[in-house]
Amino acid sequence: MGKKDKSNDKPQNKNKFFVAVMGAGSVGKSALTVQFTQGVFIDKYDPTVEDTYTKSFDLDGETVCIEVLDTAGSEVLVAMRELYMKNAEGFILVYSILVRSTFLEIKDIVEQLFRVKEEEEVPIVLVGNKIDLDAHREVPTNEGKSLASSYPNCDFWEASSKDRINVDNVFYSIVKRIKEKYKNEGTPTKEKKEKCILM
Ligand SMILES: Nc1nc2c(ncn2[C@@H]2O[C@H](COP(=O)(O)OP(=O)(O)OP(=O)(O)O)[C@@H](O)[C@H]2O)c(=O)[nH]1
Repeated sequence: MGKKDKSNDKPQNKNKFFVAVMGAGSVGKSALTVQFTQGVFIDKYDPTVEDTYTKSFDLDGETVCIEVLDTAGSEVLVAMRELYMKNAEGFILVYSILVRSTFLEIKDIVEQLFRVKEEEEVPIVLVGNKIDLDAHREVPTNEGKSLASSYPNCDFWEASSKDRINVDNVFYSIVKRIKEKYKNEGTPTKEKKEKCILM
């Protein structure tokens, strides 16, 4: 609370949000992002380096704009994560319900996230993707649910980028979570950051 400046920025007036999508390779981060922003499913696997997408939509009677950074899952590029973590306001953390190791990787990402952010509360939406392939599931729903409930300000959805199941809900939820945080704490301002550097 002490780190935030409530005086200059009115959270209720903020309508642009910056979100990073993270998770292991091939879990469907790009497919989820592109399904939400462009309404199509990408069938072909093409490892991401870094892509940004924007979309405006109505949420609870107001127009919000979301900028989504689709990050790389490959090990080589995980060093970039820290930078993304510093900059983004909310995080969509994706695993594949078909691959347990991708679920286990979420815990490492969250650990790093809290270390980098140095905040008690970070807006997160945890996503178990590829539920259209439920017959091959390795991660039960209740494990995802219970991991999400162990973090403050974290929602959980199981989704399918392919069949567009819960895709909108994932992105609506992250905006709601960010707004919730700002409602409680106030938005950080540039002035506040500069003051911190001078001190
Ligand atoms: N059946 C099914 N396949 C999916 C789903 N989401 C993604 N895929 C497929 O999984 C593969 C990997 O998807 P991507 O979206 O490229 O995965 P990514 O997490 O962005 O991968 P990186 O760029 O390596 O980090 C692609 O072949 C997608 O078509 C889904 O919900 N269901």
